[in-house]
Amino acid sequence: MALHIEDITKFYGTNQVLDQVNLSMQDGEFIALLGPSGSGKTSLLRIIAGLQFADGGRLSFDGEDITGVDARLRRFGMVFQSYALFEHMSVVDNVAFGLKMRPRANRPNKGEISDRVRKLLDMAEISELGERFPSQLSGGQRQRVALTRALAIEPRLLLLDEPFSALDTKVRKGLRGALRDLQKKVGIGAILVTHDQEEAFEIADRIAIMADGKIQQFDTPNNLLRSPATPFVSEFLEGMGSYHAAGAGI
Ligand SMILES: Nc1ncnc2c1ncn2[C@@H]1O[C@H](COP(=O)(O)OP(=O)(O)OP(=O)(O)O)[C@@H](O)[C@H]1O
Repeated sequence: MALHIEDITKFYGTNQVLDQVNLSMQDGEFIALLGPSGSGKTSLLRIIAGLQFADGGRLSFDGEDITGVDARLRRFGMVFQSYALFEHMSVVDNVAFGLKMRPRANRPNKGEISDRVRKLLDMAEISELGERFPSQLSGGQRQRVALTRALAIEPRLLLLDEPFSALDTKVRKGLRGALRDLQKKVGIGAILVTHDQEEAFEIADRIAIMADGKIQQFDTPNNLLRSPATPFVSEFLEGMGSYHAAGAGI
């Protein structure tokens, strides 16, 4: 079991936003946290990232308790909606940044960094953009670079918070396949926060439906549609039945 989340609870003041959340994901699995606004998706992802700490419960990764471990030491890659690239650096330098910043003892040499960056750009199908600066990229290309940059440090897990929500529908759809392909090629687990049902259903192996700080159901797209566990899930996914019937890959 790669990531194991046990009884995670979080309050902001007296407002409880996560209520004993439990979830376990397998190595290399792609999961989505899907739910309406305010259901606690981002709070849970930030706790997994180590950017915030829970008030109760435990997190472990590959058997190691990481509940109190600093974000930088978790070695998780992150991509957010507003992920800022370094505007004064080329795409190649942006992607190489995390490797160049490593302590000397475990920093690859220049040739190795350059090889790794080229290989990643190739996998993300943005090799031709290597010498460009962020201002010379479209929104979709910027997010591909952000994704590639997050993967360059060889993270143990990839965390994505609405990475495509600022992009228009057509670009978003194109990026879903790219994200999924890249994640499978690299072979690491990923957690995607989204409120876009179609996005979750197209990308994820399993989806955790969240409402009111709780996971209502955690299952494969097919099972969620076939046997919704609660009236909330059934109502929330209303409309996805036709998506299923259209044979949209699930
Ligand atoms: N720093 C904070 N201080 C106080 N309350 C917060 C804070 N961050 C989030 N909240 C509240 O916690 C609840 C859950 O927020 P969270 O961002 O986790 O939900 P979400 O499901 O990701 O929502 P969205 O889809 O709108 O981003 C909301 O009611 C929100 O207003």
